Amino acid sequence: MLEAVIRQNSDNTDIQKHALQKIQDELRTCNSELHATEENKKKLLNEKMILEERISRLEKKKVDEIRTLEKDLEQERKMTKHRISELEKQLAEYKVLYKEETVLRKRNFNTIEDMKGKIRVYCRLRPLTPKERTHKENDVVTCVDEFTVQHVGRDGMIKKHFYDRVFDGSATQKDVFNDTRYLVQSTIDGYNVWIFAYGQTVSGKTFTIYGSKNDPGLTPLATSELFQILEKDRDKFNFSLKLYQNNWVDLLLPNPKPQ
Ligand SMILES: Nc1ncnc2c1ncn2[C@@H]1O[C@H](COP(=O)(O)OP(=O)(O)OP(=O)(O)O)[C@@H](O)[C@H]1O
Repeated sequence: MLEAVIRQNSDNTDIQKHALQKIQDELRTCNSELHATEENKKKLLNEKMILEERISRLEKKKVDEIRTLEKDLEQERKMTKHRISELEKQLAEYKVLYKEETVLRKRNFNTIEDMKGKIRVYCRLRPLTPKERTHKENDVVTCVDEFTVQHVGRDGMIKKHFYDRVFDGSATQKDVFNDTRYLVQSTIDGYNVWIFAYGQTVSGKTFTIYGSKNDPGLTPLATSELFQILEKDRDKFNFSLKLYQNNWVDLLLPNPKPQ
């Protein structure tokens, strides 16, 4: 009986020894895992420190770069401001010079116009109309040069006529207008200018003075020039017009009436 108890105790001790061995093994494994984890943690902490240092270095660099950029921009802004004020000064000087030059140009132009004479006679030869060409008609008046036309008289002799300017059949509406366009400026400067066309029927008076929608003549071209000049000098001029039943009404007059 005692022997059995002793055997039994010895068996239990073996089992406990075995269990203890197992627990010790597990503890060793846990210890080595803990060690590895701690090593890893140290490594990660080290990396974190390196990254934080890098971030702080980059942030410092960024702040330095922003400061440099701000400095450069401020300098640039100062330089641009200085340049603008210089250019504004220059512009003001040019404006004064331009004004003086414009007055001089106008005065010279009006003097030249006066020298040319108060009355100027231009001659415009129109080309044959399609109907005249169909009837095989001929030009009886020919253009000799910019100032002369000629035709054969009843006595068979060539007769020449002289003008301030002659436009032949190839002259466009713009060519004719270009020679008179500066008179528009004269009207604005206070000179009275009157242009009229004289000639036999179907000689081209209406064509020259009014023209057509696609080929405007002196009146529409001069009107457009007039408004362009007024627009250019709009700080000097003010007008308000209305067209009432084919008559202009100057709305700036005290009692506006159709004219
Ligand atoms: N320089 C030109 N180039 C081309 N065609 C022209 C020119 N001048 C006039 N004509 C044409 O000749 C024709 C007669 O012109 P317009 O009607 O202007 O003559 P007019 O002198 O006004 O005549 P009327 O005195 O009978 O009114 C029109 O068909 C017009 O288009």
